[in-house]
Amino acid sequence: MIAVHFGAGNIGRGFIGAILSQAGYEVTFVDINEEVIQALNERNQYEVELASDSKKTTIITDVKGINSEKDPDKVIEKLAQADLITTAVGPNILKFVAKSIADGLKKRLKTTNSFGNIIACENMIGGTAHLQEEIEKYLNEQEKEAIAKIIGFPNSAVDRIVPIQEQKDLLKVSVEPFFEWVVEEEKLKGDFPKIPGVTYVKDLIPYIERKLYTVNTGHAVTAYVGYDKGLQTVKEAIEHPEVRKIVEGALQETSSLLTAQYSFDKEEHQTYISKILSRFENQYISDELTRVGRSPIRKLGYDDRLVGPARKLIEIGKTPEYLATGIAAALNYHYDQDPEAVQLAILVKEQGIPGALSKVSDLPEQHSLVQLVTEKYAQ
Ligand SMILES: NC(=O)c1ccc[n+]([C@@H]2O[C@H](COP(=O)([O-])OP(=O)(O)OC[C@H]3O[C@@H](n4cnc5c(N)ncnc54)[C@H](O)[C@@H]3O)[C@@H](O)[C@H]2O)c1
Ligand SMILES: O=P(O)(O)OC[C@@H](O)[C@@H](O)[C@H](O)[C@H](O)CO
Repeated sequence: MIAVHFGAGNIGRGFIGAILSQAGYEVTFVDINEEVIQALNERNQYEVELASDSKKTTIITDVKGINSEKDPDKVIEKLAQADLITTAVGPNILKFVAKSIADGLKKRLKTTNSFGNIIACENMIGGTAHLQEEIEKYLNEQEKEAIAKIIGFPNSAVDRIVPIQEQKDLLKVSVEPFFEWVVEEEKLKGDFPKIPGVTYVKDLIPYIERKLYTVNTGHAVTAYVGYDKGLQTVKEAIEHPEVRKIVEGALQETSSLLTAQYSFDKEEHQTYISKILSRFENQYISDELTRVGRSPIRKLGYDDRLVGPARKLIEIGKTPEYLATGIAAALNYHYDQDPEAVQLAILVKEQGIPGALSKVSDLPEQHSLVQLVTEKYAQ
C-alpha cells in the first residue's frame, strides 16, 4: 500500500506518517524542506518518542521523501500510484499543494481506475472538502466526474499535541501519548483497509467541533491570554491562576454549546475537558505559546475555534464572556516573528477593534460579539 503525505513537519512525522507506516503503508513524505527530505531518503526511518515517564521510542520505517519544489514530476508520479493521500501542511497551504494533487490524479486517470482516498489532517472544519475544492480548480468537468468515481474525499479530525522539536536528530519527534484520528467513513472509496488507531464515524461534524472548540479553543485562549501576561509556554500559562480561570470559563462556554447542539453526555464532556487540561500541563512537553497562537487571523476566522463557538452561543441566547476575553487577547497579540500577528496589529491600529475583528471574522461591526469583544479589549 502506498501513501503520499504532504508535510513532513511535527504532526506529519509525529502522527500521520507514523500511524500509516505502522499500518503497513510505504510512506512518501512531500515537503519543501530539503534537509528533512534528504535525511528521510538517507535513512528511510526515524524515531518517535513518547513525551511521558516511559520515553518509549518507536522506529518508523519504510519512509522516504520528495522535495516538491525540486522534483514536482516525481511527486506527480507517486501520487498517480497512491492508495492514500494525506496532508498536514496547515489550512493556508492547502491551495498550494492542490495543483500537484490535481496533476497526480489526472495522470492516474490515464493509467489506472483503482480506488484511492484523500484525507486532509488539518485543524479546520471541512478540511478535505476545502482541499477538494482547491483541487477541482485544476480539473475540467470530465476529469472531475471521472475522479469523483474513484477518489474518496473524507473529512477528518486529528488530535495529538506535537510541539516544535528541539532535537539533535533532525527527524526525531517527541509526541504526547494521547492521540485521536477520526475519519468520515461514508466518503471513503473502494475497499479501504481500516487503519489501526483510527476511528471511523458517519457524521464527522460533532467530532471536529468537539475537538476544535475544546482542545484548540482551550489552547488558543491559553496562548493569547498567557502571552499577554508575559508567559512563554502552555504549561506555564495553564498553571497561572488568572489564565486558567479564563481558559476554564471559555471551555464551560463551549461545553454548553456542544452539549446543547449534540448528544454529548455532560459528565463525559467534563471528563474530556479535564483530560485536555492535564495534557496542557504535561511536564515532558515544552510547547511555546507562539506556536499555539500562530496565525491569529486564521484563528479568528468565522468558523474557527474562537469566533465560531462565540457567535453560535450568541445565536442560542448566551453571552460568551470568557471567549470574548480570549478574542480580545488575540487582537492584542504582538509577536513580530508571526506575519499574521504583524498584519493583525496593523489592522487594529488602522481600523480599531470593531473594524479589525469584523474584517478577520466576517461578522458585521454591529454584531453583538464584536461589541462584547470591544468592551473586553477596553478592560
Ligand atoms: N502540531 C500539532 O500539535 C498539531 C496537531 C493536530 C493538527 N495539527 C495540524 O497539522 C497541520 C500541520 O501542523 P504542524 O504542527 O505539523 O506544522 P509544521 O510547521 O511542523 O509542519 C508543516 C510542514 O508543511 C511543510 N510545507 C509547507 N509548505 C509546503 C508545501 N507547499 N508543500 C509541502 N509541504 C509544505 C513545512 O515545510 C512543514 O514541514 C496544521 O494544519 C495543524 O493545525 C497540528
Ligand atoms: O495547529 P494550529 O495552529 O491550528 O493550532 C495550534 C495548536 O492548538 C494545535 O496544533 C494543537 O497542538 C493540536 O491541534 C492538538 O491536537
